[in-house]
Amino acid sequence: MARSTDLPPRLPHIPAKDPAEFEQTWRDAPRLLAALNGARLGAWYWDIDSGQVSWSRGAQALFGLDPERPLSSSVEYIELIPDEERGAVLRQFNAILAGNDEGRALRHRIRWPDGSLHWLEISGSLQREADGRRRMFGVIRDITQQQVRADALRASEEKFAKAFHSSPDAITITERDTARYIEVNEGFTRLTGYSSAEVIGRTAFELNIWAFPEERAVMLDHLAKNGQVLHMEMHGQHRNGDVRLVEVSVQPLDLNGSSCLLLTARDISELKQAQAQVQHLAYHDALTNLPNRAMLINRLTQQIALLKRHDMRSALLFIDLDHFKHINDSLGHPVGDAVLRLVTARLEATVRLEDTVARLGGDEFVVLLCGLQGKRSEVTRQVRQVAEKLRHLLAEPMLLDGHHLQVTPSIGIALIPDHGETPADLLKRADIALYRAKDSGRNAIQLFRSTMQDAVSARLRLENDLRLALARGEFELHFQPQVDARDGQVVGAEALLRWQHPQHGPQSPAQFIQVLEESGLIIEVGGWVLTEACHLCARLLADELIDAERFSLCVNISPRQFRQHDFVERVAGCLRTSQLPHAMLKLEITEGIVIQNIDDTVGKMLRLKKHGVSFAMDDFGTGYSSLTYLKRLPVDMLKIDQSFVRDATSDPNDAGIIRAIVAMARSLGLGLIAEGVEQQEQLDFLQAQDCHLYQGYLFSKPVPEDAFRALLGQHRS
Ligand SMILES: Nc1nc2c(ncn2[C@@H]2O[C@H](COP(=O)(O)O[C@H]3[C@@H](O)[C@H](n4cnc5c(=O)[nH]c(N)nc54)O[C@@H]3COP(=O)(O)O)[C@@H](O)[C@H]2O)c(=O)[nH]1
Repeated sequence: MARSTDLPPRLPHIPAKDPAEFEQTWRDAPRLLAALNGARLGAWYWDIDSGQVSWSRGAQALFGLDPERPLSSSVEYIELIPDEERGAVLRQFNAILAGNDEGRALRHRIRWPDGSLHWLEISGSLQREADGRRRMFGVIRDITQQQVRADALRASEEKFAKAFHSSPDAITITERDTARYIEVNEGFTRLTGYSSAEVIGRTAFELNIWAFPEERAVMLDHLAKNGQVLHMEMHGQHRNGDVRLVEVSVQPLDLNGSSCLLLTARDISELKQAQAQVQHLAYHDALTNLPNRAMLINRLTQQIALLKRHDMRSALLFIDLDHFKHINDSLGHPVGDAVLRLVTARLEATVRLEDTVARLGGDEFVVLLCGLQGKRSEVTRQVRQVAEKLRHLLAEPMLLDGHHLQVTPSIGIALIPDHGETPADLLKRADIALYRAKDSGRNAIQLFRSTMQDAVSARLRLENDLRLALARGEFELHFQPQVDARDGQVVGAEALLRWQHPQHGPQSPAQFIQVLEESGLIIEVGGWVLTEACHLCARLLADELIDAERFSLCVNISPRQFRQHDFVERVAGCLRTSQLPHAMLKLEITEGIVIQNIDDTVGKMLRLKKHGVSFAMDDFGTGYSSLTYLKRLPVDMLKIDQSFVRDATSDPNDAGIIRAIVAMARSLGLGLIAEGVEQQEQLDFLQAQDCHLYQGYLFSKPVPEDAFRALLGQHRS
């Protein structure tokens, strides 16, 4: 509560009359007083010269006081006013007394005894009596409710103004009838380039705010029908002519009795662009910008439905680049990417606009040829013709980043609807045909045939059986001796994997090892071979059947096995657990391993050589046999492939190749062994070339452990 000392001297402590006395003062107008009380209005009276004040019972009620216990003085009344307003109220009273503010109603709050605040409006009129005395009569009313409503309205107007001006969107208020702008915000200025001063009083039409006026007509029509417009896409135009896509919402608005429109426009050009980009990325390959698998499947689905209605055919060409991985591995991914882009350009240039060229990933492309008419034989001829054209074009030499390259494709074809009625079936069958094209030597074209499906199913069964074989202990190792022809001593053995199928009997290693390699199972099975071979060799050594100084255990290592990141550690682990002297282990690797990543290959070989392991280059002469990489490789021995040995005595070419390999090994200081030696004449020829180590049926076929032990026993005695 304020202390009375805070009060200005113009309102001294003047005792109030009690309400009964007050009623007396109003004795001439009892009805009026009753009416005022009934209307919940208080009345007051102030004899300015005597300072006497009094309030009616109704006024007492408005102060929240008991009518029977009136305020005792003007000071008590003033103290009902909250501290922060009191000064202003007193100044107004003083102004009235000074005659400056006569007749003006005074508004302030008072605090009731329960602490609640109430707005009062105090009005009155100054009367001068004939004797010169000044008196004021007036009424008091509670205006709390109006005031709360006014406050709420003001707050809401403030909020609206704040939202209007600070919104990042363009907001305008226009007269509904004339379409003239009444108010625009800064968002509007940003979007259109027009300032508020330039547009107020003018119309969107005059300023060409809408790039397509017909869109505005549609928007107004929608507004008339639905009473509002929500999120309508329209094209707004900047004063410099730039067109932006905006999302428009319109609400009718009553402004001081005049009918207006409140329009909000949000610039969604960038959002739309981003959405379009996301959509594009979902359906296109990032490297080539070609449709991806999802888009291809959409188009295939449409195409299948279309073909059902019209008597036409389409064709799916599944294209895979032969040995593309070698380009990536040897020349790096940027060159690989450039090849894929060039292939894309060549494919797109060959097919018609209505056809689809898609990339499924890696080096796999698909061409969907549409609208092929005629009998099946005629369509097949047309498709083969296109495939042949593609094959030729893709095989054209490329000059990329200083590299002369040639990439040949293998192509598998499925006819639609002949070879399937769903995208999945068609893709699978074109893939089966592609697989066959690759199998037949690559750079080839194959049309799907139902018999191919049988081959694929058989292969799947084989893969399944191989998965079970290891767990069921169906694998076995055979050993083929390696001999020094000069003294007939067994100087080593090659461990060779054998598989006895529970139903179909012995299986061809050449076939099932390829399936192990392709399916990745070779990692597990190859690990088993290495472990078994090392343990067996250690046992032979313990049984003194072999001599650690003069015996090598040769184990074939497949490319996939060699590429394992922890291959070196696995080999070292095997040697440790078997306790085989490290120098007895010789790993046979092929050129396929080297070509994939020569740096990694050399790195791993050097680490293994540090463990004492040696290397033989298997099938030498059948691959690249490049002197350049051979010089870099830490191999110890070359193994002349059996295909040269077979006809060495009858074919001068093979004989010439063997001579060249012998010369190469000698100049590089490498050991040499020939495989597949079946006849004495072949061995004589090899020995004449100074190649004395050999392996082949002439000495022994690969044999199981027991037979190998017996063979070693015979040759030791
Ligand atoms: N990664 C692994 N590859 C392995 C493993 N075991 C075998 N293989 C490879 O499978 C291919 C076929 O092997 P296989 O049928 O065992 O044939 C070998 C010999 O039996 C055969 N050979 C040996 N001497 C003669 C002969 O005088 N005549 C004749 N017609 N064939 C003969 O040669 C094959 C040995 O070849 P190589 O390995 O190149 O020295 C074959 O590529 C095996 O490498 C394995 O565990 N892991």
